Amino acid sequence: MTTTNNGAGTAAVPAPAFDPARAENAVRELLLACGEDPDREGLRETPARVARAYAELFAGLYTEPDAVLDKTFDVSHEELVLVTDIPMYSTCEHHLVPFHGVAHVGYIPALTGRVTGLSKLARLVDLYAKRPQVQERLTSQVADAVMRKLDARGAIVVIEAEHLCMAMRGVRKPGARTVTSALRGQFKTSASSRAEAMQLINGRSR
Ligand SMILES: Nc1nc2c(ncn2[C@@H]2O[C@H](COP(=O)(O)OP(=O)(O)OP(=O)(O)O)[C@@H](O)[C@H]2O)c(=O)[nH]1
Ligand SMILES: [Zn+2]
Repeated sequence: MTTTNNGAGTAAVPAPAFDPARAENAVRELLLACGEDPDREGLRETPARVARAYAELFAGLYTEPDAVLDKTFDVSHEELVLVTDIPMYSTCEHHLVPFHGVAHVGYIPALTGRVTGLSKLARLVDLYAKRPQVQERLTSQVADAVMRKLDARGAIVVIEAEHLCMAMRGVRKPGARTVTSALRGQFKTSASSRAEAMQLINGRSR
């Protein structure tokens, strides 16, 4: 069965490939709709540039983000592993403008001793962020992938972001920060595990 991934699914099924010609046409149409002249010198290459940019910004649609967790190490660590302040850039699916901030990703490894490389947690955030997104879904998808792929005993993901759709247009509240969290396994059931992670996240030096 062929399924496209519109970002809502948790099973990471790649979407059909990016269509640059279609994207270029759409950008040209948008410029025309705005009353611009897409053939003037400054804009002549813009549709192709924007198409390339979107292929990159939505790269997470054409790959399977969870695959970055395929490689694990046989390291025994029974307690929390937490990577904080992972820079995060994503695209709001309502307005197609950026939201950006930081992600904190923690997990409690399986007792069988499978841990992932630290950079892979940042890659996971990156790939799920590179889709048309809402912050809540992004947060959940990262937590679910960590649980699923690492057989983790718990996962915690906190994302703090500013949405440019709230800053540069609409309600115009620059500086407003949205914080979302996803707690799975032990972080949901154990107040002390949750408190330990939240203390490390909230108390970090900035
Ligand atoms: N829950 C959630 N809402 C988001 C996110 N990104 C943007 N939004 C909101 O999506 C909503 C879309 O609201 P609509 O009323 O359909 O669109 P709009 O008229 O452009 O809304 P305004 O932004 O209030 O001008 C807005 O309230 C945005 O702030 C997100 O990641 N999560
Ligand atoms: Zn928005």
